[in-house]
Amino acid sequence: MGDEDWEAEIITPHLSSYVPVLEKDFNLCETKGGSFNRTVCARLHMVRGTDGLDHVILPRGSSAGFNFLNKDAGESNKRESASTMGGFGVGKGFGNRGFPNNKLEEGDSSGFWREPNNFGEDAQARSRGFSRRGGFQDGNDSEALAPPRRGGRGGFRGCRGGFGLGSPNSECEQDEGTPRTGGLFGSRRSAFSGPGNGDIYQSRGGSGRGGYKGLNEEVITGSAKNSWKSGTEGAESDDTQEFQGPKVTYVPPAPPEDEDSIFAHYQTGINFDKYDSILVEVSGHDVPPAILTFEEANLCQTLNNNIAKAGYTKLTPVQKYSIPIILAGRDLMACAQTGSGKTAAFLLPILAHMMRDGITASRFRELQEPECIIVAPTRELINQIYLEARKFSFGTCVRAVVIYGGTQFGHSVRQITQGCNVLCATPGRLMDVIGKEKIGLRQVRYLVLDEADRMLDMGFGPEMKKLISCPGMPSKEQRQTLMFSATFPEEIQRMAGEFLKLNYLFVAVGQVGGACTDVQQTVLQVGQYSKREKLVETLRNTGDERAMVFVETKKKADFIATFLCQEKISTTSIHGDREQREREQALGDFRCGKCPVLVATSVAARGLDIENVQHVINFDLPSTIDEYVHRIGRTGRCGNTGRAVSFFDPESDRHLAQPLVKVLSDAQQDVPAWLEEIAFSTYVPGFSGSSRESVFTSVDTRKNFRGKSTLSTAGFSSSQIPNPADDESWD
Ligand SMILES: Nc1ncnc2c1ncn2[C@@H]1O[C@H](COP(=O)(O)OP(=O)(O)OP(=O)(O)O)[C@@H](O)[C@H]1O
Repeated sequence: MGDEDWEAEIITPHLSSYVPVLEKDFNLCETKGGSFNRTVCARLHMVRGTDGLDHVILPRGSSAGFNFLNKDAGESNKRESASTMGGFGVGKGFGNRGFPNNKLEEGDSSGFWREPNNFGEDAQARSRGFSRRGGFQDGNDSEALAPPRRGGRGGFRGCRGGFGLGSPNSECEQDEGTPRTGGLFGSRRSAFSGPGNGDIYQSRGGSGRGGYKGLNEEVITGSAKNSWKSGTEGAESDDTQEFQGPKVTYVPPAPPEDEDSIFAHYQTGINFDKYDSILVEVSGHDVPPAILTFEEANLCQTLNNNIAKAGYTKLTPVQKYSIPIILAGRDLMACAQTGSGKTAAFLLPILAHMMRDGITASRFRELQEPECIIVAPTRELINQIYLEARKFSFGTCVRAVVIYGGTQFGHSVRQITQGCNVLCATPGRLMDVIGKEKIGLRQVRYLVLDEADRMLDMGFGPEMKKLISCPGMPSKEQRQTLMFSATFPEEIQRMAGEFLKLNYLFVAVGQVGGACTDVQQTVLQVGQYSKREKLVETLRNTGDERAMVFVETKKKADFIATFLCQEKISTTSIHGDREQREREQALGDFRCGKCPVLVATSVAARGLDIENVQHVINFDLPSTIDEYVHRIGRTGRCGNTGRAVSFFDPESDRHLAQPLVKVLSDAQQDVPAWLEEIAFSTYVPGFSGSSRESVFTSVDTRKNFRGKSTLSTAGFSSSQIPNPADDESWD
């Protein structure tokens, strides 16, 4: 495979659905030279991937309109290419099959559950042939039953609107990883425009995407004027009808109800016991003593049964410290390495409290008032948290509910109205249901921000601030606020003070922001044009073992996944431009091993807990070291070992050299000499190369702020910082 292969562009394969032959002439809308209306005739070559789907290869020299990775394309071409992506003029017509309902959706397999997926004939039959887009794998052709959401990707697709932070050309080029700039062709919404009717396809109508969208996925749909109200009262209603997208109809399948599926889990790994030797720091006042066993937590019998059925026999360090802290009613910011059990660390004590307080089963009501709200940045992650909540609350009267974007709003409402004690939600959908007065906040006793640094950064932070100032939301003194992540940049810690009581405790397990030591990290110097070759070589070596391949943009995810299919490597992809159904299907195919390779953007970087992911490959390194830590944390979980290989392109990744050297050495990994040299040559004192001030905060920032360093780091010891009551200046 040589450089020349770059010139054979792989078209987003949705078109394959409509081209039953392997070679066919098409009229292409050519964008070269900035014109949208010239057409040229080009010969498209169809290839059949290992997924059984056909993919379109555009021969060399063909329309630049498809050259989304064309290294020669000029900026204007790039923009136009993106905006006309898939620009065969197929538009809506190809996107829909116009079935009146979406009944078939109900039975679709989902990517969330651990039980083996049912890829029966029927499902396969549906998944072949008419996948609307994105199509290396995708399934589920009930997609085609849904109304179009993008005005058809084949048609004119405008750029994204949003929060004007990107570079002038970024919006059409960049995907996750960069806040959106204003849309070139008229965004559907302005920044923080109204969350609107959750049924409306959020910002993804034919004219592109508006609203602020953060690094990962959930579209922020905050309302204008800082209103917490959504729907018709928000700026959403200001959208002109022509830009109103069709309704989102996807109804995710219900997870299996049988006990075996609910408690399905994977084995802890050989290094699980090594967790005991990790140093833990707890800072703050009156720290409750850590517990060493589940018994010491004094949980109720049902919870203990559920813990046993989940296969938990021993606490992880973050659980040893966090459980008693939460049981004592304290606010908490906890930072522990990826895959070390943070989810149970907050769920178990919350559920224990609820049981202790004699929570009553919530009944059908139009307005539900949950006692606990858990938010997380991505749909797949929040669903995973929900499944954990459902597992641990099994046999109790606590009802957990999950709601997230990309699904039918009515479905979310139906889930809620049946009763809701623990609400697991992505921020956009949460604000929608609050705005629609389906959720009241008066009873909230626990507010959990998982991936808290992400939830408080500039992507989601404003939304979270709105949440805590919503009418009815108990003040921080009246609720318990809990924040968990594997990374906690300093500035985010400071911001978190607004959410937490003054005397919150800070738990740091190991090095804050450090990589999981069970992941063997390798960094290879690979130039941009050699990456594909290296990827294939790497994946040939990994064989059938599961691998996640991270790339920086959504388009590249499509491109690389299609390319791998051509190489006969069974691959699927997940990214924010895929419909929710497709995302879930992709995750399901990956989980069950049907597609052992998942190409992903940062949407899959955080939190996802997938069994047997042995490899993470950073085809593109992320822009920040924190993101790197989260990405490689998809492997080496819960005491299991894993491997991460990163392609370091000296042209574009120099800024990461310094923090990467630190992450590698802190995790006792080999640091290549060439990387050290680059790090040295780019060394800037006090500059980490990431978006934050220093590579690691390593401590509770309250201490830094005071200019005192009082933490001790020794096993079970906890340390003290001056009582906030004595000196409130830090908050
Ligand atoms: N005490 C325990 N015993 C056995 N397995 C556990 C225990 N605690 C958690 N696990 C399992 O370990 C896996 C990782 O847990 P979890 O997803 O909560 O990690 P995390 O710390 O939140 O990771 P991330 O930072 O990536 O979000 C899950 O499969 C979970 O069920």
